[in-house]
Amino acid sequence: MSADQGKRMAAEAAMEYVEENTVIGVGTGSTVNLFIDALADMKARIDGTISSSEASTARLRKHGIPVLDLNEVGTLPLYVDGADESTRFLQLIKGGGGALTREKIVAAASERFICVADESKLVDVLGGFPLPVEVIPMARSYVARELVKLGGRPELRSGFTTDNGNIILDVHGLKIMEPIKLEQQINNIPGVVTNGLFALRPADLLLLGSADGVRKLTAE
Ligand SMILES: O=C(CO)[C@H](O)[C@H](O)COP(=O)(O)O
Repeated sequence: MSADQGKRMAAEAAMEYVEENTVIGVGTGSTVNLFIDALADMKARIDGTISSSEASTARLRKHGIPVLDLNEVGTLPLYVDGADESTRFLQLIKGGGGALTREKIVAAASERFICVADESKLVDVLGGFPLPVEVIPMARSYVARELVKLGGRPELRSGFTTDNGNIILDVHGLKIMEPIKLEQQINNIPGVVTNGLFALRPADLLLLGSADGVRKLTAE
């Protein structure tokens, strides 16, 4: 079974959790794109969406799905997003698409975070995927030096600017044994907007598309 098939299975399985007459938080990436396409079928029965990126906003609007302002709605019942890596504790690395900051905001503002992914994303230890860190441009060199002190090898994501006008440093070579601690340490570096560890606010449910069907994991 291909990764794309696994992504589609997970994305479509998430539709089971979408309730009528609610506002849905929508993440970013190729798996979420499949969720958006499925969501289009019930666009008349939801109150709208909160988008985590300009790319998702464009796809939602192309389908005629309303995109609302987070400041105009209260707590969201549901947020659906992908991940680059997940542990069995549902702590994640996200931000491969560079949308980590808005994704973290929408996840924080949601009661339930369902992560959709193919089974290749499940790992024992986070860090095989380079950890994205969104940084204010003038702080690039300083933040990079601080990330080296934490044991990583930061690389500038070349030619990329986030939706917030910032840069991304992808941090290679980390073996993340204490995700909550590292998430806090990196976020405490002046100039860091946020990093792609979702450990303080992990997912609540992981839907993994696999050859055996959709596996449902909750934090152990
Ligand atoms: O965090 C993300 C974007 O910032 C994505 O959720 C993550 O990169 C997974 O993407 P895909 O579904 O394409 O594998």
